[in-house]
Amino acid sequence: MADSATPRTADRPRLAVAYSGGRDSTALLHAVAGQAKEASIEVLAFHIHHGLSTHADAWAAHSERQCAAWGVTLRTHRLSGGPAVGESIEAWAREARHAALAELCAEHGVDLLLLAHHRRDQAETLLLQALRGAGAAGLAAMPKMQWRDGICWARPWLDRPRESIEAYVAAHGLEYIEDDSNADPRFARNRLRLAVWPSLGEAFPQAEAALAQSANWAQQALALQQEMAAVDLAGRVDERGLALHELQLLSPARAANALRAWLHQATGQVAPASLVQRIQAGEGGSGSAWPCAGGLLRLYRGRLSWQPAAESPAPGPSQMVNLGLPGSYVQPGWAGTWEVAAVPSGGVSPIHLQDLTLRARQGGEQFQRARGSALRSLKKAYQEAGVPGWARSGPLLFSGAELVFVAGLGIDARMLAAPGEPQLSLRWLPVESRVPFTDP
Ligand SMILES: Nc1ncnc2c1ncn2[C@@H]1O[C@H](COP(=O)(O)OP(=O)(O)OP(=O)(O)O)[C@@H](O)[C@H]1O
Repeated sequence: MADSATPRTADRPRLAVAYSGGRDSTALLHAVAGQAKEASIEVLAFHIHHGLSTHADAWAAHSERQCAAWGVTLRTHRLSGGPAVGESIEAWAREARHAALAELCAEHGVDLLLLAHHRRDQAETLLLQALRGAGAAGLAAMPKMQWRDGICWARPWLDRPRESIEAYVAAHGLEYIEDDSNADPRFARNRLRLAVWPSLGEAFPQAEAALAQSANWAQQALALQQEMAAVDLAGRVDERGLALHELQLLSPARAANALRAWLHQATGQVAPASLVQRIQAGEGGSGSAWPCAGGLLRLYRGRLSWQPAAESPAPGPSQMVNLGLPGSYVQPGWAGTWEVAAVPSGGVSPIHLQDLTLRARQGGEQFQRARGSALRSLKKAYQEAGVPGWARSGPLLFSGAELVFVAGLGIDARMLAAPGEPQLSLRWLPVESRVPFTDP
């Protein structure tokens, strides 16, 4: 846990340096602390104690001594827990460290956090990503500045060669800790540093600068991809999901780019390349479903939608409800909420929204989609409206024997109030469904 919040010195701008006690962040903290004094900026140092090494306590103690000597306030955060079985230690440590640094920033009112990555780190990151077969997002490596949750994560030395930092440390006689895990060949970055980089640097003296420049180009390519995806997805996504069939009008590269971007937005995760290929190849056709990001991706009538597994709707119990007043009504047992609002037209008289019976389909129900249109079986009405089979288990509302409302279809036209009468609209919102089947 972190120490208590640091009281702000009146009106002095404040920033923090992510300080591991290693060579690079020692140099950065030294340089920043010196310059900040002149500029009257308050500098904090944030140290994350991963609890992974037997030396972690000694590193924290070293960081404390160093900061005390420089008059810098140090805040140490001890991580609890560890990687799950099969999880990479590196990935766990990175994620937990980032979360802890973000927490420290929020706790201490810091919105500028400096990290000591330099040009060699950037070149290594690009190489490691390339060796995993990454696309532009991976090859873009690390951005110089990035805003996340109100905090600017900045890497002021990202363009600096590693040698210049070594020279700075030597010139100022700075003491720093050596992390023994840097020699552990289980970690890909260490193998690259120890076994590959010396020969690479010898054979290609410009490798560091050239690879870092490639990362810059990849950042530009990534920005273009993102802009293109926003253009290509505009008007092709609604509450029923992504109109996949419309993406086929685009070139294959643009369609794949838009599809990847939509999958990322919908699921919060990067989709595997093989899945994107299978979807694009039209594998399975309409009605297909693929497990994806802890949920299910479904294709129905050319529309792709995704739902987290736990949130797949299952019919709840029959019960009585009153929806005669505007408002939001959480529906117990049905994982959803009713939204009722006063409207000038297209609603139901409030009288018909009292003492409603709420239940699942039983079969034999008939529905009228619009005034004057034919009465249809519910199955036909769902088909006509393009509601996929898996989204047909939402609740039905009855006033006595009259069907008032069907989730996914809306109000039965026979129950619509006459223009000018007081009336209420109804919407059914499934809980946290990422692709909600609201009513037209
Ligand atoms: N334990 C930590 N506590 C706080 N910040 C850290 C920690 N580990 C890494 N960082 C930040 O992330 C940057 C990059 O991490 P990396 O693992 O490459 O650094 P390091 O080799 O541990 O240390 P350094 O970069 O200081 O030599 C560091 O320069 C530092 O700003």
